[in-house]
Formats: sequence, C-alpha cells, structure tokens
Amino acid sequence: MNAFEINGGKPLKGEIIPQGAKNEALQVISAVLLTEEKVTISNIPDIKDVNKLIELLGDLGVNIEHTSKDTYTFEARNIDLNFFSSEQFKAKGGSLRGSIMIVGPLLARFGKAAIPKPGGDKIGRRRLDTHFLGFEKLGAKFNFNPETNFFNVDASQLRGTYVLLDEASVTGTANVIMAAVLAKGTTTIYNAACEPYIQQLCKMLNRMGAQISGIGSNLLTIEGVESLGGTEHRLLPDMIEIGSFIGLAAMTASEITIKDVQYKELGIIPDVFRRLGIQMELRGDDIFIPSQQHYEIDTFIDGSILTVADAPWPGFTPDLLSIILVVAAQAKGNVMIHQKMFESRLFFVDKLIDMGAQIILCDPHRATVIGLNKQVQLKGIEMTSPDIRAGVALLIAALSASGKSVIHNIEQIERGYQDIDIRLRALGADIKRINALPKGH
Ligand SMILES: CC(=O)N[C@H]1[C@@H](OP(=O)(O)OP(=O)(O)OC[C@H]2O[C@@H](n3ccc(=O)[nH]c3=O)[C@H](O)[C@@H]2O)O[C@H](CO)[C@@H](O)[C@@H]1O
Ligand SMILES: C=C(OP(=O)(O)O)C(=O)O
Repeated sequence: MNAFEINGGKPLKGEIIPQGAKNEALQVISAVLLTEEKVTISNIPDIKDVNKLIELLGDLGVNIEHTSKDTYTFEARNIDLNFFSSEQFKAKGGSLRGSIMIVGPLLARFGKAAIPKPGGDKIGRRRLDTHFLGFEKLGAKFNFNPETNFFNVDASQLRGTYVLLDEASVTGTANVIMAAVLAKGTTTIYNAACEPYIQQLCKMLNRMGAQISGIGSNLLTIEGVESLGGTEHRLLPDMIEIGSFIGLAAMTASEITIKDVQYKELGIIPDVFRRLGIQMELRGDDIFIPSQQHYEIDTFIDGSILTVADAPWPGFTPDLLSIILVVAAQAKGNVMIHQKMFESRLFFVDKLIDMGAQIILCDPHRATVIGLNKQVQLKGIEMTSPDIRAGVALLIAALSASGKSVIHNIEQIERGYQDIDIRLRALGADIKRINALPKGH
C-alpha cells in the first residue's frame, strides 16, 4: 500500500503549473461518444479517474490515440453495446463517479445505456435522481436493479421538452445536456448547474454542431440536431488544484507562483481565500502568493464571525471547503465552515485535532475553527486520507507541521492530483512515497 511520508515545517518556494481540470475532463471525454468523428482533447491530466474513464471508452470500442503527453484523439465510430453486460464493465464502470456521464451520450446516440452504480468519494449520500428523472422527462425509461446494482435506460426517440432539474447537480446537468443535444425539438433545462466544467462542455458541444444557448446561466435552451461532428478542445486549469495551492502557500508561509490560472474562470474562489487574510497578486495570468508569516480572517461587515459555506456555482465550490478549513487552522481569528452539500466530508477534522488544531465539529455539516495564528505549530502524525480533498488538506497540514507525518490511502489523493509528490518536491517539500500499511493492519 502506497503512503506519503512527509517531514514538514519547511517553507516552499517556486512556480507550479496547475493540471487540466479533472471534473471537466470527465465530462468532455464522455461527450466524444456523441459523434463518430474525431475529437481531440488536450491538457488532459494523467490521474487515476481520468485514465479509468479513457480505458472504459476503449473497452466500449472507441478508437483512442494518445498523441502527446496530455493530448488524446477519440473516435467513437464502432461502439460495442454488448460490453454493457460484461463483468468487466461492472467492475470498471462502478469504480469512478465520472463514468455516469457516458449514459447521456449513449442514450442520445444509440437509444440505450446501462451503468453500474458509480463510485467516487464516500462523503455521504450521493444520489443520481437528477440524471434519471431528467432522462425520463426527455422520454426515456429507466430502471434500477438492486440485485445487479445496474441502472438501465432506453428510449427509441428522445424528445425535447421543459426539464426542471431536481437539483443543480453538476454531473446530472452534463448528462441531461448530452442527451438533449440529439433529441428531437427544443429542450429547456432550468435549475441547471453552471460550473465552468459545464460551460466548457457546452462550448465544446456547440463547436461540434450542437445548438445550446444560455451557457453560464441556470437556464439552458438546446435545439436538438441530427448529428454532431468532430472538434478540438483544451481543458481549463483545475480550479480545485489552484485553490489547494493557494492554501498550501499560506499554511506553509511559502512564496509560490501558480502559473496560467485563467483567473477569469475562478469565480469567487480567490476572494474566499482573501477573506481568510491570504494576500495574493495577479501577475499577468499567474497568481503570486508572497510568503506570509500571519494571515487574519475577516469578519462579516457587522463584525460577526465569518462563515464560509458551499453553494452551486457561482457560489463557493464544496470541493475547496476542506482546504479552507485546514488553512483557517493557522489563521488569526475564527471561522465557521458550513459544508451544506455533503454529509460526511468534515469528519477528517479529527486528524487535524490530533495534530493540535483547535476545531469544534458542531455537527456533520459544520465546524468552527479557532485559528492558532501560528503561535503553536501542528505536529506530524500518522493518518489515513478519507477522500480526495480531505487527503490534500491533510497533506497541506503535514507540510506545515513539525516532524514526520505518514498519510495512508493516497490512492484517494491520486485520483485527482497528478504527480503531486514530484511537483511538491520541486518546490522544496520533503515528501516521499513509501510502502506502508496503516496501523492495525
Ligand atoms: C465528477 C464530478 O464532477 N464531481 C463533482 C460533482 O459531483 P456530482 O455531480 O456527483 O455532485 P452533485 O452536483 O450532483 O451534488 C453533490 C451533492 O450536493 C447536493 N446538492 C447538489 C446541488 C444542490 O443544489 N444542492 C445540494 O445539496 C447533492 O444532493 C449531492 O449530495 O459536483 C460536486 C458538487 O460541486 C463536486 O463535489 C464533485 O467534485
Ligand atoms: C468529490 C470529488 O470527486 P468525485 O465526484 O469524483 O467523487 C471531488 O473531485 O472533490
């Protein structure tokens, strides 16, 4: 079992280039199933979840060429629909959350699709109602077989209609969009999620010949077309990685430049870090974070304690709340972290408390952080990463802590962060990969 061993407490320095966005990659790679023509996608991160999806498309019959380090060409000319009933599909399709997004395109193009209940982080209930209720409104029938754990969907002809989504689900919106682009007539999707991932997907689909308007809003209008063609697409830098690096710089008092961030696409993210007192400067399209010994959490204008809560875009993404929480542990001041979307994403605070952080977990959704203002250094411990973002938050804590930490279950981290140990070492971090089992195994 791979683990990271970290000797913390050293400031880092240098430049880091964010990888392409994981969650956008999962959407646009699924969208290649909508056409038999070639689609070339660049800036694809070399991470577990994305590689698994690419492998799955290969198994389905998509012709895939890896043309350069971060670029792939996909040609979904011959799709093997029998693959759905194989044991291999059950194992692979269920191993990541993103695989759910092959359903919309397959349904649109071939009139049927199946998917095992998908994986992803264990961070609470993660329902899929939005996806299937959306397909149903477009005229599909679906059933879930609890024995096989498979969802099956079919439709002889999808028909455009008014779809009021059950909730602004990111992957759910992507799936319904991909089903609607080839439906007959006009689809209006209201309560659509509008994260940059979705905006990028819509722009790519329009370049393929789709007719989607309202991009960036929660009301999308889609005029169905007969077929889509090929295109080229480049992924945005991963905004969650960018936020993670801002947090890393502040917590370890490091001077870090994050390169080519596409600042306009980061929405409210930089401002939320600024409210924790973190200084940053936009230099061209790079974010420069100076080494800061201290940073002070803002209050609300009326002087009351700040709350940082997640919300669908353009609100603050839930995927950065674990990072905000860990960074607040060494700020001056207090903050309430409110994780509204996921039920089990804050439990990792136990590990931060063991390291010396002052945090009260009020309930599964809320934690109050009493910043230490770097008067006390966290101390390194042995811990296990419960999910991808908690894993990186613990990694940041370990890099700031005195002494040695060991983080187990780094597969969770590696499903979303490319070569993270190598890239952190380039900034001067003392981190190495070791083979070790968690205590008690
Ligand atoms: C592969 C991928 O792209 N994963 C992302 C995607 O997951 P995913 O698309 O699975 O997440 P959803 O947007 O469906 O929702 C996440 C959770 O939030 C709840 N919910 C959602 C919308 C809403 O308005 N209110 C609400 O409470 C849902 O019930 C669910 O429990 O979006 C999440 C929310 O940004 C991110 O954490 C995941 O990293
Ligand atoms: C929760 C996440 O991913 P997934 O939806 O793939 O589990 C995430 O990227 O933070």
